[in-house]
Amino acid sequence: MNIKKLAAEKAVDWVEEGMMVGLGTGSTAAYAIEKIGERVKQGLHIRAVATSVQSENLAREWSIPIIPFAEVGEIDLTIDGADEVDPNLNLIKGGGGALLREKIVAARSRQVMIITGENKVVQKLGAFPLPVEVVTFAHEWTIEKLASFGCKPVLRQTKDGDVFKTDNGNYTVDCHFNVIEDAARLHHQLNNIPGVVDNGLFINMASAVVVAYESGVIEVLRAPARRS
Ligand SMILES: O=C[C@H](O)[C@H](O)[C@H](O)COP(=O)(O)O
Repeated sequence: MNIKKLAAEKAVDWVEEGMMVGLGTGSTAAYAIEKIGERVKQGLHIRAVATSVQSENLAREWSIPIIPFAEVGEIDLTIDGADEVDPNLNLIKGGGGALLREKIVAARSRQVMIITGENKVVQKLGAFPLPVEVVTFAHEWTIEKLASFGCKPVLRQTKDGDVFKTDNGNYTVDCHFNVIEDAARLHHQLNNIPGVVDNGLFINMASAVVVAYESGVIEVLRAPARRS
């Protein structure tokens, strides 16, 4: 059972004619982009904004009209993946290196639909290393400050052993916490470190999470009415 594809294709049911759609990043979001692309080929008219160069390229392959963020206005619906989801629908994102653009697009969206398999739903966030985007200048010092919050920080590298750079030209530090007791507090603390651009905690941003199970069942978890 391809649970990523199952969740992604279900979420695309929420895409309607004329919408401005935010396109997430990662392997799960790619299934959603492809499904949206199929619907566009069948005559659906939407416009979209992408959260990464990778997703923008995929969307263009499917002839999905891509609008620069500056011209977007409000986004009706964003569909994106996640690395972990907790019972309050708080998230860890950024495993694919796109957390900053993803967070900006989510913040501009009326509805943020997260798509995931059951394996990413956890009681407490933190088993997945928390990605933190940092500026390259003085990153060694920023990494020391990150470590002072009780994690093991690892500067992300590419498969070839080069330092990984985000679409924004920054570095990513993967912070191994094992467990995060107070995600909202940690989010603010990390973002207060000079040199940190943003971190992968998405607090109160998801409107709903589509969870697909190996059994084929799909569950839609809804956030309390903080976004509508
Ligand atoms: O930066 C990447 C994103 O936050 C992804 O949505 C997240 O890492 C999940 O990726 P995937 O769907 O490939 O597991």
